[in-house]
Amino acid sequence: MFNSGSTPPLLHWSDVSIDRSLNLASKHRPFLLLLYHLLSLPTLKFTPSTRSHPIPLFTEPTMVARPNKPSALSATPGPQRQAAVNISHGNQRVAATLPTGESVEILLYGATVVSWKDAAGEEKLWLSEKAALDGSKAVRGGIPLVFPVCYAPYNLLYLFHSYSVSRQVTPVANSCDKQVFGPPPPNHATSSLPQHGFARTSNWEFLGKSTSESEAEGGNADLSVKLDFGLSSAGLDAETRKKWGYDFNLIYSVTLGKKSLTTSLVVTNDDERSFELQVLMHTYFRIKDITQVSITGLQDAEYLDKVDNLKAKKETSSAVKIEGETDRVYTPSGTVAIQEGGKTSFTVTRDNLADVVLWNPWVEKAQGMGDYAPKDGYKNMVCVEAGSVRGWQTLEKGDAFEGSQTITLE
Ligand SMILES: O=P(O)(O)OC[C@H]1O[C@H](O)[C@H](O)[C@@H](O)[C@@H]1O
Repeated sequence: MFNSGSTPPLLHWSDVSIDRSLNLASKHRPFLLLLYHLLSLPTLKFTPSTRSHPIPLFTEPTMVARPNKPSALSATPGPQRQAAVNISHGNQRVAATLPTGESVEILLYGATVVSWKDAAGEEKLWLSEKAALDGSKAVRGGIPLVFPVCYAPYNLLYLFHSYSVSRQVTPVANSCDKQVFGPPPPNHATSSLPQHGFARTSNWEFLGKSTSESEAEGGNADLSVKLDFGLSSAGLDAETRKKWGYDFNLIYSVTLGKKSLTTSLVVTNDDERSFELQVLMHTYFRIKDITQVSITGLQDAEYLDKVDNLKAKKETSSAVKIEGETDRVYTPSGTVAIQEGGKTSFTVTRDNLADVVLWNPWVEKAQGMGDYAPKDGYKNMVCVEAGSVRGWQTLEKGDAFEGSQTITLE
């Protein structure tokens, strides 16, 4: 019933006392079971935000759910139930582990996924050794969530280019105009926001979790767990609210499955006015050796090369190698994959996220980032970032935008 080696769940006192009385007086079992049903109903609720333990451990409600309880007590054991998902919520982070061993960890700060491990416990995301995990700045590594604007004003030429062309063109929702990737036009609603917006530096709320089972080979069911996080305009700090005054609601869901991780964002416009947005799931993939890595699925895609004066280019290679600073915004039509030594390590499928940023800072840029460690960490990471960053998604009053990525392990 429990994961071996895991801390047993905290059961309510009534579970314990009724279990004992059932053992002592089995002849009264039917009556006691009925009593148990009646008494235990209101005690099974669990509200994470009201727990006082610093790192409370709680488990799937199904572990103590009433319909399962009597079979656990019957003389002949029933069919073996699949172990439950373990979730901890506390210390400003939420962690979940599947019975098969996969795990994920998310900071409430930025709803940043900071760890994703496979069944063997091998980490799949790169996280800088100097990443700030205390909420003082955006996390360098994992999956920072970029919203409502993605830009990086890293050189004067870039700023000048961006500014001069933006004056001539009105941004068009989801267009492929290079002038709308980068710093927004000076009069744009997002122009006073920090680089990459505020989602990655805001404190999110954990909304709860749900689990589902899917049919797997051999008749066993595969469990997956979805963790939901929320951020709304009311949850922003006053300074950010002043810079971007729209009423909005974000729900970010992180779903851990066997060999997969899905991140999905729903943005709702609760304002009277329409607003424009960009989204980017800035995934830092951990790889063993950058010289052995190639990215597939980009051939024939248009891209903007940010390290070559924002030139618009078309990818000719079927397997793109990273051999120097790389910062490109692709618009590929299908699945993108990361290969190591010719073998696929990760595939990234996207839903309603048209763009993919490919980024590796390489030697000099890594040197220049204070929170980047070790300095040769660029050899062990590559960012393949699913997003909608070329142009703007316009969201009318009451409308919602949804975009997601699914990363699959081979
Ligand atoms: O340093 P950050 O704000 O986290 O940005 C890190 C990188 O993010 C994206 O990949 C951009 O395309 C890069 O230009 C930027 O350098």
